Amino acid sequence: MQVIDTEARIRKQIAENPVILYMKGTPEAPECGFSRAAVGALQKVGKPFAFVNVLQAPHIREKLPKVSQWPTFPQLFVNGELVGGCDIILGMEADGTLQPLLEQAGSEA
Ligand SMILES: N[C@@H](CCC(=O)N[C@@H](CS)C(=O)NCC(=O)O)C(=O)O
Ligand code: FES
Repeated sequence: MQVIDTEARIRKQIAENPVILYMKGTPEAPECGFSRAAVGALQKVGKPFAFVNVLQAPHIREKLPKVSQWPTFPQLFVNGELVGGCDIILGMEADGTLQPLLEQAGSEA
């Protein structure tokens, strides 16, 4: 029961938020360096993003890796699709692909 509810909750969050970061802590107070680095890259772009603090959501922390097939946090989703974790986010920041991805998020085109 809980498993189904949690998966449905995750899918709803991902569907309803064009940019959503599953992280440890909050953007204001990250509780892990990987999450802090991911937040920093997103904030530099400046596009608003939703977040879920998985340290406050143990069922999501347990279930999301099975849903997304990605084992760790942070996890960034854009337009309903997994982008990746900290390494991928920082790589995209470095090669200039993060900004355009985030800027088109939520717009049909
Ligand atoms: N190389 C990873 C680093 C992230 C990572 O290793 N996260 C670990 C430690 S914060 C994690 O989420 N472990 C599973 C867990 O804590 O639930 C990335 O690119 O995101
Ligand atoms: S909480 Fe220890 S590495 Fe992220």
